[in-house]
Amino acid sequence: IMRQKRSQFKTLTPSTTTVPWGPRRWPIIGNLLQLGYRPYETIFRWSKMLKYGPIFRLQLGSQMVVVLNSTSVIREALHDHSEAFAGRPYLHMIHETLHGKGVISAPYGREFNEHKKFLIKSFNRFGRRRRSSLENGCLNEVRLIAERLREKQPAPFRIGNMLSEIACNNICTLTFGRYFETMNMAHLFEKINENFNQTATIACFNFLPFTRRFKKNIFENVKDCNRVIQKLVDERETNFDPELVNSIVDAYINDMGKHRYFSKQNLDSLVQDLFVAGTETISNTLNWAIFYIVAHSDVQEKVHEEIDRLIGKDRPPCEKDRNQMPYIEAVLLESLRCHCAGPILLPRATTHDITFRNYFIPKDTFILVNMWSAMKDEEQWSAPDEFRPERFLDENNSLKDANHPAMMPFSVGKRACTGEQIAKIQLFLILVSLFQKFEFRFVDGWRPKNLRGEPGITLRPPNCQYQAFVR
Ligand code: HEM
Repeated sequence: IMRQKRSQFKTLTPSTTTVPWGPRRWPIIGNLLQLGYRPYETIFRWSKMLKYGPIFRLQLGSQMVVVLNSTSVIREALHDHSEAFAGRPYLHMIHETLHGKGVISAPYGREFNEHKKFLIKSFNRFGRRRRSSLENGCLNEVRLIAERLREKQPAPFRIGNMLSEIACNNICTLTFGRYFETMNMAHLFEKINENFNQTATIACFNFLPFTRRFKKNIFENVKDCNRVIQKLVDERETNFDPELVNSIVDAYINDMGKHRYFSKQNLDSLVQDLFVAGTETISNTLNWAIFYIVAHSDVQEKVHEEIDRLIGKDRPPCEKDRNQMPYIEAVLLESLRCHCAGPILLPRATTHDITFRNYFIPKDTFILVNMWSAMKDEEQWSAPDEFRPERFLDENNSLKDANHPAMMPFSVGKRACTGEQIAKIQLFLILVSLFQKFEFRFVDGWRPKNLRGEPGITLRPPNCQYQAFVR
């Protein structure tokens, strides 16, 4: 089976590209160990060295990869040569979970395009209309969490699980039209999301097959999630009513006969895609945003001021408010810039031979895009390591630079994030609802030592405790 999967996603023999090598590689492991806990920072540092520059080759176990750094290189590749860099290579972790079907893991081509178009259409239909199921569901979710916080206040709490719960239930609503009180979906997907954090993209077990035996539990978790998803999709199929199409799964089943590549296998992977792409990204971005806001009391004051001025303390926020609230937008943009959910993107592959910046890169080359290098680029941002929402505001406090060329947290080109718009709606509604009702503080005056987060597997902020005070 593995050989079959691999032949679908060919890998390249190192000698065929002219891209120069990066640092010296070790036998068997190649450069894997040199990448350390923060591979995006290590690769970025290498890219700043004259002897390597922004494009170089690394050896990760048996896999040769080309890494792309810097705003202009990344834009040129992903935007100007969008199609050439729109493939996905074989990556063990991703294919064990998503099977090369649906959208995220699918090779670039007609089958992929048909599904990506379907997703965009469905997000517009179920996620972006006024009073959409997403907006209602999201507000309801935050209301429940706010009630819990109010009852407990001022007892210390950790926010990560709450945010995961909200994000997961939002995806459930979008995907199945409802969420499942009796099933702790957030907990289930928390386990699977651990595989999809950015370091896992370049984790040893992807490139050194003999290390997989030590990671058996990861693949057991993946199988558990696959089983739950399949069961829910099957139930939906059995109870399908063409008069009541109120979710992405319903819409897919309804369109099944109309599209060439629609199939049960694609549907299962597509649903898995939504949970993988749309839960951890949202909860993690919010986790960072809340952490940064609480760490900067002046920012929290301005957030409160804008909410009070435009919405007041009682009316629930709605999507329309976004245009009127540049400070909140700036806080969210700055959180995404400081800690983008995917500093090293899901791997790409070239779909045909290309000469890029005078280097020959053949079809099926494994490409790693280091988005961190654009977000932290000193040539693009002043004091890039500091959290400064003001950089996205002009002298009249209107939003500026939301489309700054180095600002690509959702990536660009043919493989850019499908959920960007619904993600922004959720981030806005959840953040505003929480800060409308509460002032948050670190427990007992605790202060973070730095704002880089914990080194480790995930790119999460410190798992610190907060207290919430009703406003
Ligand atoms: C803060 C939230 C989010 C961020 C920062 C984010 C970012 C990203 C990034 C960087 C990629 C990789 C694109 C590439 O390979 O170039 C991606 C892909 C994707 N995202 Fe998101 N995402 C977010 C939320 C969501 C949500 C809520 C959904 C939908 C439920 C979603 C659906 C997808 C899908 C389907 C892909 C695969 C696109 C493809 O392969 O063509 N994302 N996202």
